[in-house]
Amino acid sequence: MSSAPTAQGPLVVGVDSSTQSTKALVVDSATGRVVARGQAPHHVSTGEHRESDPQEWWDALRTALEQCGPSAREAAAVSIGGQQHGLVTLGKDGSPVRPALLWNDVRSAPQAQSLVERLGGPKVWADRVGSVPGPSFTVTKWAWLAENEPASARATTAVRLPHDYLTERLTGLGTTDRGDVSGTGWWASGSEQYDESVLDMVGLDPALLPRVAHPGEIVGTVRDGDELPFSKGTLVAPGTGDNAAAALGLGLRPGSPVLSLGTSGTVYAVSERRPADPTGTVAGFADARGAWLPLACTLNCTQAVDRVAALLHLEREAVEPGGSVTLLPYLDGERTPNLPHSSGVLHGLRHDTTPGQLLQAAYDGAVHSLLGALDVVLDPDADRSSPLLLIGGGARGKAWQHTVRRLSGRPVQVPEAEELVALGAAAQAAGLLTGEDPSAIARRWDTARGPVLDPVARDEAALSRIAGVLSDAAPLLDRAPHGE
Ligand SMILES: Nc1ncnc2c1ncn2[C@@H]1O[C@H](COP(=O)(O)OP(=O)(O)O)[C@@H](O)[C@H]1O
Ligand SMILES: O=C(CO)[C@@H](O)[C@H](O)COP(=O)(O)O
Repeated sequence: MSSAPTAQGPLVVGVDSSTQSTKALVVDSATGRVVARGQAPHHVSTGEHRESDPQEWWDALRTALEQCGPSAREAAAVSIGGQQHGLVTLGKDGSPVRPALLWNDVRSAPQAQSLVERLGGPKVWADRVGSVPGPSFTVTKWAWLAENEPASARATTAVRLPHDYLTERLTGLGTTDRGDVSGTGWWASGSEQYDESVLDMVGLDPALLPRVAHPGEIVGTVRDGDELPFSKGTLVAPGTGDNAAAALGLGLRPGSPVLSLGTSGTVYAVSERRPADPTGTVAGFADARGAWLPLACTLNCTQAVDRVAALLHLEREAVEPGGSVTLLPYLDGERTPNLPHSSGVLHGLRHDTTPGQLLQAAYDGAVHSLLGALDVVLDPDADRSSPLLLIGGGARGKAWQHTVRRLSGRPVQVPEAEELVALGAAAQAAGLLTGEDPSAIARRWDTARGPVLDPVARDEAALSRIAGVLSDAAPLLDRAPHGE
């Protein structure tokens, strides 16, 4: 527990409700100083499916705020950033009808394929919705639910994203924001409205969806009740998806690339142009301000590499250079490249391959996918030599840092601030008090400050070896392992 030393401005709270845990920061809105912090874990189901109980996110939020001590109750405003895409289905009494289907649950791959065809193909989706939906997108999860658990779909009276669910529990009002709703697949980025024909196609009544708040809007105040972790009357900001929140938290300017290493791996940049990639590699998300956030995401990042280290009984930093082994670490199926049924593939094992080389190959495989996607995420005129901003839990790891430098050939900047999603949410909350753009607030707070690691020569041999295995293994990667 910690209590707040004297702050120079009103306190605000920023929350990151991500896949593995909820983190809460109490921040001095004048300076960006983190006055108190808390963190509590969530359970994600293992095996074939990825589900979590939304009630556990709420409990984790309360625990994280309790860890912050009394300062959280002094906060003048709060904002929630949350993992994207998850399908939260609420019944008449406001509680979940079933556990939430998370962004990394690939069960809806057949529904994704069929929805893409039914609307007229990938280009129609990209032009209209901004993204070609894969199994991560909420619309495909709803289609899966309607087909496979019709009773749950019928019992659903409200559909929410994870951050909407938590925001609504604070205010009592169903709201979302343009950043997070752009990951549903039922919000048309061209018109910035819910797409009635997509909703009609999946049999979802628009009345079940939350109102899309404007950037900078006060969506409500914390309602009365002993159960609530803030004081009554605290202002509540729209919140947003975790990647859009991190973009706010970095005070990101257009063209500056971010590589985030968390449960998911993501690469993105802010852009003034609305993205529309018919290949589906780039999701055409909106950001939380009024611009765009082209982004590519992998399902296998820090957890996949940590799993390989555990299998080898190695510490995660125990990598060794050399050798010719390639590991495509697609333990959970993969989204980038779009191979939802795939599993991990190992090639090039020799008698003299060391465990440390195998571990390095897992890092290489994970980073290769992200860097390949970064090329298409960036606008064609973007500066390809500016520093990559490295964030997320993995950014602390030396092996991750070195792998990104070696395979990108770019300088890498590692912000000292660890919780950029929660800081972005805090900046959004602070914006409610001052009327400023949250990104400008984050720049004033200097949140991106951190060492810039010099570039090293790009390891072209490793990149082409991985690309070769990826292409040669195509038939294997297109299907689940035999026996599954
Ligand atoms: N010092 C570290 N070095 C490398 N990886 C780390 C380190 N600390 C945490 N991680 C990784 O960060 C991951 C959590 O990242 P985080 O961004 O907090 O995830 P999420 O937001 O998806 O819940 C863990 O899976 C762990 O593997
Ligand atoms: O699906 C995406 C982005 O499209 C993921 O980035 C999720 O938003 C989960 O984020 P983390 O928990 O890994 O931060």
